[in-house]
Amino acid sequence: MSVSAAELTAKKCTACEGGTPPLAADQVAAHLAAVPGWALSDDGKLIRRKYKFTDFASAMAFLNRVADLAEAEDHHPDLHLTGYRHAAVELSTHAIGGLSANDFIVAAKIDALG
Ligand SMILES: C[C@H](O)[C@H](O)[C@H]1CNC2=NC(N)=NC(=O)C2=N1
Repeated sequence: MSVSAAELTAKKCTACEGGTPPLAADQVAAHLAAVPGWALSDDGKLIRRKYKFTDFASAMAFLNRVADLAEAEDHHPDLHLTGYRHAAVELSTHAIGGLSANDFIVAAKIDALG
């Protein structure tokens, strides 16, 4: 199974119901390869990317763009301002307590924000 960033950015998040199983480890690995800036948490339940900006305003502007994207996709990351110009974005699918394709779609779209 191979997944590309272009495939992910072409998709739209779909509503995730509680009954949907999280992606299996091999599916997570295939999706992760398409978004190389992102790291899998130790428990395998979320992906995370850290960012450093030139200043506070740039960090906040980025987080607000991610917030707009999250609303458009109806899939919401945890957004952290981890210092005055540092941010972290964590993606997981709350409804299933793990990772779904939605997390990787949003990760790829964040990467495409530029
Ligand atoms: C109804 C709506 O689609 C759900 O509540 C969405 C909203 N955003 C979400 N975001 C994330 N990260 N996980 C979810 O399970 C989730 N559920």
